[in-house]
Amino acid sequence: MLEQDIDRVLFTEEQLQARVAEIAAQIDRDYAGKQPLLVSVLRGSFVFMADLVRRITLPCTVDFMAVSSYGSGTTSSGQVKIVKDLSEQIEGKDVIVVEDILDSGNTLSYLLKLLEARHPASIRLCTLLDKPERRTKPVAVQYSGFTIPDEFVVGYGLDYDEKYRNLPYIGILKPRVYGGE
Ligand SMILES: O=P(O)(O)OC[C@H]1O[C@H](OP(=O)(O)OP(=O)(O)O)[C@H](O)[C@@H]1O
Ligand code: HPA
Ligand SMILES: [Mg+2]
Repeated sequence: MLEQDIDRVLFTEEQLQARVAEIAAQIDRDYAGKQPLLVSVLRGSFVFMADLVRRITLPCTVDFMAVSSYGSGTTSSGQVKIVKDLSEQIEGKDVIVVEDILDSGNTLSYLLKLLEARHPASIRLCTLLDKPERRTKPVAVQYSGFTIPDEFVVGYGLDYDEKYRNLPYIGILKPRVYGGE
């Protein structure tokens, strides 16, 4: 059972849904009269993205990009691999990059630079979780769900070694699972 590997629940399903609704309402207000393109950074953000778009009432479009930098560990390898690029051009569009977590900043500093070079009309970052204590690369974030302590979290899309993404809540993984104390 996945549950046995969880030390404690950080955010319940209800807390996540309530915060997602608040972020969607903020996006609705900020992009009134526009049609934002939401870019989900796979794989981690798929659950957040699916909940977020269903709470946004503006017309919006979606696209997906897959990147990977963690492999099977709990720290970033520093190498960001583009596994799948966007399907559409973003030039002149109002882009919102949707992420599950901003940790070292490696993935997003790389990705935002790459997307900015394609000349969108605007680009903003929406991350469900922010772990600022671990930041090594500065990243500006406009929409952030929760600030979390320096613990490895899983669930609601977030994995450890590709597992736990299907937990409906976000929990702290027991360190023994990844060979910690
Ligand atoms: O700020 P950073 O230290 O770069 O960490 C954040 C990134 O790491 C995770 O992705 P991962 O590489 O594990 O791929 P995944 O989404 O497929 O799990 C997460 O989904 C973010 O994209
Ligand atoms: O705490 C985390 N959990 C899962 N994936 C991650 N990628 C960066 N930080 C994390
Ligand atoms: Mg991962």
